[in-house]
Amino acid sequence: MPSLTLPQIPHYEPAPPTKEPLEYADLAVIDLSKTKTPEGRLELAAQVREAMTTIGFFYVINHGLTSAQNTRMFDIADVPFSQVPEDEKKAFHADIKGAKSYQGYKLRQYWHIDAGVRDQIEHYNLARDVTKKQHPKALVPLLPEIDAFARLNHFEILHTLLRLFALGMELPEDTFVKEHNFDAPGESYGLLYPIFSYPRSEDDEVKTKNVWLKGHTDIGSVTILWSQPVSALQILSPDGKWRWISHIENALVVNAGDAMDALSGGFYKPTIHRVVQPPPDQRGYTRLGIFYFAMPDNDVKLVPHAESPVLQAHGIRWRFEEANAPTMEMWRKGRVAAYGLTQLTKGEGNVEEELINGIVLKHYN
Ligand SMILES: O=C(O)CCC(=O)C(=O)O
Ligand SMILES: [Fe+2]
Repeated sequence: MPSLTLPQIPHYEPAPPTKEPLEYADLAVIDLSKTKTPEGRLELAAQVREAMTTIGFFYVINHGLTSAQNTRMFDIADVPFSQVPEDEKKAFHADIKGAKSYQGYKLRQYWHIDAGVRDQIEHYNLARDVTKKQHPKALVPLLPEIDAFARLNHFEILHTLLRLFALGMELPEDTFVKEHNFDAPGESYGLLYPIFSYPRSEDDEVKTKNVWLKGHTDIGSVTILWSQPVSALQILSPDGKWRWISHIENALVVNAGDAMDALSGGFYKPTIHRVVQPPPDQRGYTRLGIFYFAMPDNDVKLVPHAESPVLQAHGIRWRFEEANAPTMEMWRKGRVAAYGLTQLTKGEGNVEEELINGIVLKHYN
């Protein structure tokens, strides 16, 4: 991080952590400082593999950002929402339908959630190469810090995790790293991907049964979420129960998405998760998140690394038929363009379905 005089911006004060007795998921904590030695990496690879083949979510600590830098990043993440006038936000809106891209703003009310209720979630998504696009005026002085943060997310965190994922399948350590290049074309949509949720009306809460974002799996390979105190994220546990994710100061919450499911032949499962109304003592607060939704490069075909001895022993599950397997670009564009807009059809039980590029995508209630 640049350490000379930093541009002055307002401080974002998040809600205090909840005191409600919520039922939390019990997740492993991966200490990334142990990756400096080959023995440490093997130990962590086993831990990650255990987490990713059971619950599918884990925490990461000692990732390289100090507490003070973390606070600063949340202050920066708030700028696109609190310091940019509405008309400038509109001018920087993402071309979601046309370019099938989230880069720029997704303003509120774009997605249909349920029963005629639209979302109250605003995004400002920047590509990891912050120089590729223009940004609102208030963000320009902050780009050097955002750039450093993007590189930390990509090289220090994502690549380190991808090495552990490869080791867990007894693949060469750089197998997945080679499919996630910083400079390759591809959206890896979002480096700093702040998501800002506004409190909703009671009427919206009732109509949607308190669901802000329905159960889903993520599009990409690895989702890195910078832990924040407003409880709302829940994961579907292997026993079929929704459990809350608890907040750990300056930790990451990590999970795999559809692309990793495909590349790993079903070994690393994309866990279903959703966002619901926060507990009573956190209602009325805004909720600011920072994400790095990593995706393989555009041209990576979403087929299993069948050469993995672990996969050969476990059995390979093909997410897509080999002949029809999409590239990451096709999968991303199909999902981004359709999400929250297409009419869902009723599947089994509480599942709703939509068809994207000939592939059924499920939404879980
Ligand atoms: O807001 C959250 O905590 C999770 C959001 C999420 O799952 C997503 O945007 O894919
Ligand atoms: Fe998600």
